[in-house]
Amino acid sequence: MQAYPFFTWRHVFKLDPDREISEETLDAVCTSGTDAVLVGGSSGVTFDNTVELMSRIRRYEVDCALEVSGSEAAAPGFDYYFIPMVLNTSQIDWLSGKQTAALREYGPFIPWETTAAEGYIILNPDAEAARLTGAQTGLDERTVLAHALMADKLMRLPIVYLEYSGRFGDMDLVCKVGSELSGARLFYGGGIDGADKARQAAEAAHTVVVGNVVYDNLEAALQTVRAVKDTFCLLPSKTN
Ligand SMILES: CC(C)=CCC/C(C)=C/CC/C(C)=C/CC/C(C)=C/CC/C(C)=C/CC/C(C)=C/CC/C(C)=C/COP(=O)(O)OP(=O)(O)O
Ligand SMILES: O=P(O)(O)OC[C@@H](O)CO
Ligand SMILES: [Mg+2]
Repeated sequence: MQAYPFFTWRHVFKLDPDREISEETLDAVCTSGTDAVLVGGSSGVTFDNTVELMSRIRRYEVDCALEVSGSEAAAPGFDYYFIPMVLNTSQIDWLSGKQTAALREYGPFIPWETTAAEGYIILNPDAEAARLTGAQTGLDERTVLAHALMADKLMRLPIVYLEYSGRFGDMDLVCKVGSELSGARLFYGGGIDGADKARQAAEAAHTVVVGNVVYDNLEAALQTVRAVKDTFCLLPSKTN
């Protein structure tokens, strides 16, 4: 597996183009010491609000990636592009159908060196992304592990993303998934509302994604950066 530059990321803030963010908050996020700002959301994402947020983040040195949730939002100018593929849905459109349609349109323009697929396993039934994609969230441990093995060992995706957006997940399960991966980097996101949960997630996953708390409690959000960076990850390193 190629060592992508983002394999060193431990902490990431996810900002939603469909939500307002003040200059002060954006400044605090971009200068927080986070490894990257990931732009993405599951609804209301347009070309215009994506470009607007990107151009504001671009004033800072922090890495800036786009998680492409719809072909209309694919905008040039990001450091990296992440393409979600939902593994735990029976609706093939969300696994590969929409992505294939987008490749028909954008194929020749895609910066492949900086574009990577994410194998999404969505586990919070109340998340907008779960509803949208018809994700089968009530999975037992063996089935979650099987989805992760599919992504890592058969599809050889560079990222497995355990997504609990809006709710803190089962860290034992996250750690078990991470221990089974040999090539993919494990991203965890969902319900991190401060330093304590950030530390737990940082033990169990290679990369910790922090989203909604930026909008709800900026101070607590900022504390997650140090918490993640000071925590030893129990999983094997993916940086080499
Ligand atoms: C030069 C140029 C134009 C460059 C760009 C080229 C490029 C890289 C093009 C991309 C081509 C491509 C293959 C695009 C794919 C498009 C596509 C339709 C993908 C489908 C993605 C997908 C499965 C979406 C479903 C929803 C989902 C999983 C979104 C991921 C993000 C997420 C879960 C955010 C959380 O959302 P949020 O709103 O915050 O949720 P809460 O309310 O719970 O907080
Ligand atoms: O917004 P939260 O719950 O922090 O989740 C982060 C991220 O995984 C969302 O895609
Ligand atoms: Mg969100």
